[in-house]
Amino acid sequence: MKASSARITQSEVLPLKSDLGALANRINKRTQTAHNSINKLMVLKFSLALRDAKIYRQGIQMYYHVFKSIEKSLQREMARDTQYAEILKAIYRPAILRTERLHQDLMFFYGDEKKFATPILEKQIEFCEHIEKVTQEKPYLLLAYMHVLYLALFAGGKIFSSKLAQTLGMFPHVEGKTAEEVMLGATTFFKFDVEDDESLRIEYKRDYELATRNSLTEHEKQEIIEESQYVFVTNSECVKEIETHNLKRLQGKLAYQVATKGYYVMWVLAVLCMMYYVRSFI
Ligand code: HEM
Repeated sequence: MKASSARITQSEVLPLKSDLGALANRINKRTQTAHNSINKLMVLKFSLALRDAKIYRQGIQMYYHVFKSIEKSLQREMARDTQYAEILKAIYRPAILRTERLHQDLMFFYGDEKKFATPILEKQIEFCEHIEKVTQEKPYLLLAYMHVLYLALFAGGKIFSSKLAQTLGMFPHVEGKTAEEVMLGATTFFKFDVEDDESLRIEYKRDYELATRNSLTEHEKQEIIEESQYVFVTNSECVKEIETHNLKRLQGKLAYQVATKGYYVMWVLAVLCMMYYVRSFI
């Protein structure tokens, strides 16, 4: 098993932050601005999501579809007999997989798989289709997703996870379970089935560096860096799309209320006007 709780010596920590040639560092540098802006966006939206379970579940539903597409593509490529399969297999470990966990979390909120089985928002559909198509043509682009989306869970993900743990009221009531048990069962997206997350993160980063250092061309690395930028930008767009969708639904509901209940409102107003008119004669 690759992930363990064994202590990792400083010499085993790869790549060094100062290693400008390491693919992971190059991705981080290129996406620094995008990371800062998604960071601000997510802090804002996450605080809203913590007050409204509907928004939270829409968020994890989006990640469910994205991780499902990545992991489906990853399994497809690792099963092939190619040089890229070797690279992917050297980095991959089952502990990183997110699809099943997100599925479990979503079942707590929706209770029925049919309610979240397929993405319905345009940008999400486009993102998932893009992942599956582009990685079929260029399997090495999976390395962009393996860096950006999985490592995000160890930093930003940890922050979200601790905030969620303080918001027990947001989780659905489940017969026979305490609020804390429900919270633990519904937030498995942020947890790894290993003794020590930090060892997993360090080993994952080290294997990523060793597997990508000499086995990709400069052109392939450039493409991975550009794809990483795309991942950040599209992730932000998907988050904003959820907000726009909710706003449209709210506006739709308001318009509906006015259309259906407007008749009664008019009546009340008419009666009030009449009363006012009559009083002015008394
Ligand atoms: C509130 C939202 C977020 C916060 C507060 C946050 C915070 C952080 C922090 C503190 C680091 C560590 C920086 C370092 O070690 O030098 C980090 C790294 C990183 N984050 Fe985020 N992040 C957030 C959202 C995201 C999202 C949405 C993504 C992906 C789309 C992402 C992708 C990454 C990546 C790829 C790294 C580099 C990991 C590495 O090289 O070890 N982050 N983030």
